[in-house]
Amino acid sequence: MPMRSSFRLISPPHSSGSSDTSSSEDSSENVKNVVDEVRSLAQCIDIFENGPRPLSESLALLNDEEVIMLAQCGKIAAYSLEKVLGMNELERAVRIRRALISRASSTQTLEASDIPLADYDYSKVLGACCENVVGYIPIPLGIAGPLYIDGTLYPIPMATAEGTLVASASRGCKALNAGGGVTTVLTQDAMTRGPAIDFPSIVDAASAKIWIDSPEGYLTIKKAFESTSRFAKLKSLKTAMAGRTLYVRFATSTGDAMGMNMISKGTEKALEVMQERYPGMVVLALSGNYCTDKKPAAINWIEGRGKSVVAEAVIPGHVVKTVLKTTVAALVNLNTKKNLVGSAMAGSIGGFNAHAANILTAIFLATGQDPAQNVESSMCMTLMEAVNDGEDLLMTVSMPCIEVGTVGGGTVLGPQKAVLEMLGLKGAHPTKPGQNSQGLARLIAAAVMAGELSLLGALAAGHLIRAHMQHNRSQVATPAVVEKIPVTAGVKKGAIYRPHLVRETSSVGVLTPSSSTSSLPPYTQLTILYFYLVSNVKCLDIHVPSQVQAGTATTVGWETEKGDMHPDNTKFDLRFVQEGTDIGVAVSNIQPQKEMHKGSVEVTFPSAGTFKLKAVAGNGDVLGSSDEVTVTELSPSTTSTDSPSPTPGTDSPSDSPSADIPGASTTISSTSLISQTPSTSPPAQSQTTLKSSSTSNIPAIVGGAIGGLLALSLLAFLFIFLRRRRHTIRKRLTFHQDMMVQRRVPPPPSFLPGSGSIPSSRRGSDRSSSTGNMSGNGINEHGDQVSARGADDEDVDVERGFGFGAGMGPGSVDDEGYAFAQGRAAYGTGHIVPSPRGPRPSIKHPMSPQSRLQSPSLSPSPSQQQAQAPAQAQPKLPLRSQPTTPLPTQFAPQRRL
Ligand SMILES: CC(C)(COP(=O)([O-])OP(=O)([O-])OC[C@H]1O[C@@H](n2cnc3c(N)ncnc32)[C@H](O)[C@@H]1OP(=O)([O-])[O-])[C@@H](O)C(=O)NCCC(=O)NCCSC(=O)C[C@@](C)(O)CC(=O)[O-]
Ligand SMILES: NC(=O)C1=CN([C@@H]2O[C@H](COP(=O)(O)OP(=O)(O)OC[C@H]3O[C@@H](n4cnc5c(N)ncnc54)[C@H](OP(=O)(O)O)[C@@H]3O)[C@@H](O)[C@H]2O)C=CC1
Repeated sequence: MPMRSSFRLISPPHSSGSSDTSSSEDSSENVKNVVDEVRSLAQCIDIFENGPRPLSESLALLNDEEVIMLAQCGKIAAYSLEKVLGMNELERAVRIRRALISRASSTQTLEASDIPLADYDYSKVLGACCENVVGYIPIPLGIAGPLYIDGTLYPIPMATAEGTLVASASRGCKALNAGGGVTTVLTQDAMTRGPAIDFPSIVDAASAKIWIDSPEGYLTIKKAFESTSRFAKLKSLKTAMAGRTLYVRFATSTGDAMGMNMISKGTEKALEVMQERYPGMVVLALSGNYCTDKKPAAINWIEGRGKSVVAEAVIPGHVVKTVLKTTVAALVNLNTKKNLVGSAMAGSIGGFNAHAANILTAIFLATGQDPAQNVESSMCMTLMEAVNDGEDLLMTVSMPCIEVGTVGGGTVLGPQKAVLEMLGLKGAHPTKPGQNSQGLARLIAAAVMAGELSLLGALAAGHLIRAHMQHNRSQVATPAVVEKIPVTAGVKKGAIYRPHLVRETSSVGVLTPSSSTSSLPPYTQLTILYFYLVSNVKCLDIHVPSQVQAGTATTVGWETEKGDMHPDNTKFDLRFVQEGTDIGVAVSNIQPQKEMHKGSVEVTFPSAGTFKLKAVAGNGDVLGSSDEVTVTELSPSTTSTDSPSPTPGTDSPSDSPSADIPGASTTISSTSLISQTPSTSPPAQSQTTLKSSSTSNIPAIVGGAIGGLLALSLLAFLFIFLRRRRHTIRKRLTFHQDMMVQRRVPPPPSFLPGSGSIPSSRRGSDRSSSTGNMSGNGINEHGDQVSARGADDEDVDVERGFGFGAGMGPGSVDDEGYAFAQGRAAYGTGHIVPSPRGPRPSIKHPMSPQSRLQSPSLSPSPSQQQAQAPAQAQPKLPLRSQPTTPLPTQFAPQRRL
């Protein structure tokens, strides 16, 4: 009996392209009969196994749900659906596989998801680009540019999901075009593969190495290698031994293919031939990582892999200003500090650029390249120099490993092929194999240059984030993950929700050690704890009369202890605390007026018992609390009215405090400060916090004590330190004088205090002999302190001589420098004196580029001037750089890619 399907039935197969044979027409008829039904598994198996042959015809008799059923019970492997359904049913295979995978997954969302499935040429994918296909991922394709590359204008295709990238590259193109575009040279074209081969011994390995390195060995291997392809040409072999393992790096041109399959095929053949000569060798792996494919490696950076391209352009200074919103000098400086020094500091290999990978990967995706090869392909060094008297910018990018092809791999896919077609680089070059893929490599290098230029411009101008907020995040803000409030056992819907308890947990100040400082080192935590305790010292006193009756309005006084409270703390609530638990609002929103440090409010205690009143600010800080007060039962004469109950803090307007405690305060607004901000923290946690906060004066006392102790220790430490230091300095001065310093100029007998003043025009560099006219006190030639030492100890330096301390008068830097220079002149000028403390860098004041230029002391040295002279004499560089010497044809800049 056919069973009804609860699934949406998918139309039977035989979409376009199905065969016209009579058997398929019959099948079509059969399928029509079952279109709305899902037959039993037994029936389906029967059709599948005993039905018409071949399998594809049998399966054509089953609808999708039935095929799914067969696959689910293991009759068909999900990955082989294309094979069993036939080449005419590729989309059906993808659809069925998608359902299978979806239903087996925990989320079960794939089947009906947004991942597109229809309208795709799966025939190009099968056996070439992907397995177990369930659809395809569209990536937005943008076009940057166009850009003049070697004299031809190219659109730059970029598939990316990073907003700003295309805009950035476009801006770079605009700037580059203004200078005449980009010139490229291709310096090498060689894909590599490096197998690992074990030999019985290092002697055998060495023997094989010698053979491979010999002309005979090379030619034998080359012949074998090149027998496998019409296009792969072996260029070189590089060998290296690690113990008895030999690594051989095959480098080969690969025509218009990126070439990894090609070179692997050739390498395998070459190793077969080698094996005949060295029967003891064992090929461990065709790839021994000496290639190196899809991993960062210095060998690629140094030797190159795939296409090695260098690109150059000159950008006029005014274009740098108008298009890039920065200056040539700023770009050159940033490029050095970021792309060269910064990357060196980071220990980079080939990462001497800003974002070559961004541009390269986007073009890789758009043109069907192997995206994983962006690792080494993105290696790039960006260089910038100011030319034409600093007016214009000369820029180069050097990319030694661009691994691209225009045949094979993902270039066979329709959309990617169309992009290559747009560039005029599709497929195999008709006459010069390799010229298309090389053209693509040149285009990538030039586009990378555009990206580099624009990003560096944006960074130099401080525009990066602005740009990304505009182009990269202009959609609605990404929703934050909504935290679910855990349901605590025993807390039921409608039960009293006490946000004030929760608030206690969440509102603890930012310096709370437990919440925000846990990752800090212990000493920092201690310091923070101290300040936390001190800053939370009770700042509000609450006075409650000793005789209090429940249900009766009692006047409670409050008074600030520290004068003005912090503005955030000025408004506060009074809350009831019983046995350490906050049980609700007594009076809310007490707002001291300006200059008002005390006041009183009416509080009605809800019941007999022991209470405290606690003052809590709007931000949750506990400002102070009263002493414990014992509330007695209301005398019978006054118990006629219901005694009020404390207000549990709540969001609900109906639960407002004043509603619950009428008369608690006549002048205060009714909404509790604390209840205004509910928190998501579980109520259970708040109890502990509350307990600790209710004893807020204890931390204050502890804090005060710790603080006092710390301060005392600090003073003692300072005192000992200063004494020791003074002692050491005296010793060191003596040591220098006696042992190390040769005197050039006889020292003055002593520095006399107060004998004159330092002329402000004298600079530290002036090391002439005069030492007499210093004001202030000093140290005599023996290092003895003549009077009070002037300069602070930090500035005492042996090498600076012994007349220090004199420049104290106005405290200016110049004066101090002058004074030190005097000392040098007197005792040791011209001698390098090793300090027992080790070298001490002199303190230089940073100068702006402008002031450097203006400063006569920073003018170029004669040798520098000499070095600069020819550069200045150079004629202006043309905006579009031209090679000055004819290049070998292989390297020649391309006019047309
Ligand atoms: C975004 C810009 C271009 C604005 O820059 P701007 O100067 O404000 O733009 P503008 O409006 O003056 O236009 C200048 C030109 O830019 C182009 N342009 C301008 N807008 C568009 C657009 N919507 N679509 C296409 N092209 C656009 C266009 O060519 C235009 O000229 P026009 O055609 O008007 O004569 C600039 O701020 C910029 O380039 N910022 C840099 C952004 C960038 O490069 N991001 C890369 C990703 S960052 C990253 O991932 C890597 C990183 C940063 O971590 C690496 C590192 O460590 O350095
Ligand atoms: N095998 C591996 O280790 C690795 C493979 N890959 C993958 O390899 C694939 C790319 O391999 P690749 O070798 O580039 O491409 P293919 O495997 O597609 O090989 C290129 C084919 O195109 C033919 N061809 C026709 N015209 C030309 C021409 N003008 N220039 C070059 N070849 C031409 C070649 O002929 P002929 O047969 O005469 O050579 C060859 O058959 C990608 O999918 C990539 O992801 C990536 C990394 C590693």
